[in-house]
Amino acid sequence: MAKAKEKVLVLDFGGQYNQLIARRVRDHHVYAEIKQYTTDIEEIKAENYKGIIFTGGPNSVYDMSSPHYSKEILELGIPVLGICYGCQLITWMCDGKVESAINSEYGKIQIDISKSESKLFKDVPKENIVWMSHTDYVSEIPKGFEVTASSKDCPCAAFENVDKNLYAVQFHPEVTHSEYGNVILKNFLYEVCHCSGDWQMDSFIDNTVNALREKIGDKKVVLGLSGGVDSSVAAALLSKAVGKQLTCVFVDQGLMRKNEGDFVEETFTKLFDMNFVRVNCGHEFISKLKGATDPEDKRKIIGTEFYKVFWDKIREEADGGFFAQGTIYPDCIESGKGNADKIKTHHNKVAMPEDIKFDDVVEPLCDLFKDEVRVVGEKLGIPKELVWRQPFPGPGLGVRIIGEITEEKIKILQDADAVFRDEIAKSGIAQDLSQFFCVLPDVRTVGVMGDHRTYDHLVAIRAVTTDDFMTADFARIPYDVLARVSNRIVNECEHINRVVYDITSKPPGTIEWE
Ligand SMILES: Nc1ncnc2c1ncn2[C@@H]1O[C@H](COP(=O)(O)OP(=O)(O)OP(=O)(O)O)[C@@H](O)[C@H]1O
Ligand SMILES: O=c1[nH]c(=O)c2[nH+]cn([C@@H]3O[C@H](COP(=O)(O)O)[C@@H](O)[C@H]3O)c2[nH]1
Ligand SMILES: NC(=O)CC[C@H](N)C(=O)O
Ligand SMILES: [Mg+2]
Repeated sequence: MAKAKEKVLVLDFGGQYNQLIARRVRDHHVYAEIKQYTTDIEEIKAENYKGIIFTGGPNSVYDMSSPHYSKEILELGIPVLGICYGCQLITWMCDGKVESAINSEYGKIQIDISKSESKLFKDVPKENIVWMSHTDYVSEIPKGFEVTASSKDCPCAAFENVDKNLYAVQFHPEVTHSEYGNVILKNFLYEVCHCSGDWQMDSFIDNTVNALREKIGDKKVVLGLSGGVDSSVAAALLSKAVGKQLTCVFVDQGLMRKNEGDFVEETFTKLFDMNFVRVNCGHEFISKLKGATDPEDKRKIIGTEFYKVFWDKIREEADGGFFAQGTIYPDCIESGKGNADKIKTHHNKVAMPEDIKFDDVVEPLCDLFKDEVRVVGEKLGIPKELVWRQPFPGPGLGVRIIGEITEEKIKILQDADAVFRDEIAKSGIAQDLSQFFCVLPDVRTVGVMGDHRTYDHLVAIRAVTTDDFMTADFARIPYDVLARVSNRIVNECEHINRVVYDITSKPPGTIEWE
């Protein structure tokens, strides 16, 4: 990445979207770096930041044990933008009032801008939709501040103290579901902080390939390759860097979608000139999962088994060399990084078993978001069908079968999911959906088929739209497509007599059910 003269600090109070804030700032050609709220004020003073952004966070500012910061930071003359928890924190630091609200606001909310001449709201319509995720709210703004926007349940959705260059928004401008979020961030950077935009994304590919070459040297490297977007892009980068020193290991853990294993094997042996190994270990995974029902337990078992397979392969193929994964930024943050709450442990972030010690794990995509990874993939010349595949989680159907996993349930879910995917492909709306799949909740319901009573499984269908998978909305699939999916699933798939559609956004839901 090119060196920038001006930069903005994202001060991390444990929010889920901190890297996303930094990334959105980078999109506006201003370099952003993230530091923990425990960073010393002297370190901040020394850096000459053009602006500071306080992130969201899971805590309540009025709890004394919550992350706070010295009020001095607001007096440095550097513009500050507080987002969500950060907005509440500015209030708390300046003696305003923050309380727990009766009505939480989650998801899309309309705000009304009361001060259209606010620098933050340049080119933003008076009424617009933002994304909220909070229970606490600012009931009284601090002295010297002025309310600039409100929503139905949030009287102080935005406020500012122009003289002191302090700005606060209860909503999240960094997520794409805030319609004018990008404009608001841009306004903060250019209208308030007076940035000039001197940061350009340098050639990520060249820098990464060089860094990989240097790190790996003449050793060998084993990459976990799932056939998904991230590991395919990681494979292409690694192959460019170290060629045949790379071996790609595809683990068929028995929890794949219907025919997925064969698709991956065929694609990677025919399309690419890489060392490719397929390990079929479905029975081992399923027997280890026997009796496990808790989502985190299941994730940990699957993650641990993955490590064991890779460890064996490292010893066989790479003899003490490197282990690589296609981990991207959201995998880290949702597994509980820094001060952020753990939402779910992604399989590739499970603690390694004690007897397994990879020297060093190579994760060339760990700072990127999915849409950035796709751009890199396209630049590397990976075929569009691979680059634009929907993501598929490492634990596979294991996190889509609620409760205990059995071979029978896997088969039921694979069949229903195959029908759903087929209908979506036929209806021509696949490119409008970011991810879509079936879930098998541990629920049976009564039905009537051919005048007989049935008591069988319920299948849920889930389809979302999102750019970054950190937030998502449920997809508005046309009713006639839903009708065909439902009809075909109950008719063609054994042991399913009911289909429901999940209409939850993220937050408050997550995309997967476990
Ligand atoms: N079945 C698998 N075999 C080998 N490695 C895997 C498998 N599933 C996941 N991994 C490893 O775990 C990493 C994270 O999985 P994840 O599903 O997030 O990424 P992906 O499969 O590469 O891409 P996508 O998100 O598009 O599915 C992968 O990049 C890969 O290194
Ligand atoms: O490789 C993975 N290992 C995992 O353990 C995992 N859990 C969730 N996901 C995928 O991450 C995205 C966000 O999912 P959630 O909203 O359910 O957290 C979605 O795209 C999910 O499919 C995973 N991917
Ligand atoms: N997303 C956030 O920053 C939430 C802040 C605070 N915990 C609330 O619920 O209001
Ligand atoms: Mg995957």
